[in-house]
Amino acid sequence: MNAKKIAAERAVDYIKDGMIVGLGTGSTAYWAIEKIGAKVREGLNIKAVATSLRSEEQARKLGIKLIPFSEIDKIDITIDGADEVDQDLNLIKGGGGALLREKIVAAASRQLIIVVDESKMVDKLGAFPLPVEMVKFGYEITVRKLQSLGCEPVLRKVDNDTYITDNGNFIVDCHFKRIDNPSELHNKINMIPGVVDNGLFINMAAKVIIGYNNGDIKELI
Ligand SMILES: O=C[C@H](O)[C@H](O)[C@H](O)COP(=O)(O)O
Repeated sequence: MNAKKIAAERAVDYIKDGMIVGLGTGSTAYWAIEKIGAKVREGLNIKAVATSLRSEEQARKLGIKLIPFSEIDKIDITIDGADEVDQDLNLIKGGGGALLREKIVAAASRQLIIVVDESKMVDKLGAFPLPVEMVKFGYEITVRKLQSLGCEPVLRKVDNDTYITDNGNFIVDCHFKRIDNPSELHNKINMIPGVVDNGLFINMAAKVIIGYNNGDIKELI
């Protein structure tokens, strides 16, 4: 059983005709976008905003109507994945590098539905390295400031090249191992000049849908 797929497809049940929908990024959100595409082919009438160039491309191929932010005030529902989810529904996101657009879209959404497989549920955030998006200028010093917050920062690379986000920035993956106060850490990181945003999503998820390998689905609100 594909636990990511069943969670993602359940979330799509919440999308109704006429809604503006935020499309997440990653291997779980992928299944939600596929399902939305299938429903659009069957006549569902929605407009969408994508959180990455990858998801935008997928949506375009499926015939999902995409609109720019200039044409909307609010997004009704966003369906997105996560790298870790704690018991308070706080999240680490950005494993796929899309955290900044994801956070902008999430903050503009009436409802953020997170779709994950069971492996993403944790008691404490932090085993997954926290992605931090930063501008290139002066990044060496920005990284040292991050390190002083108690993590081991690693500049993200793909093959041998430095990873560049859809926004033209770097990502540094911060190995904290355990994050005791996610809200405080979120604010401290975002206070560092050069940091654009970090992958902690605090009090943003309205609902988390968990898919289990045995086919079960659980919803947390
Ligand atoms: O930047 C990527 C996103 O935050 C993803 O939603 C997150 O990394 C989870 O991805 P996946 O569903 O592939 O595990």
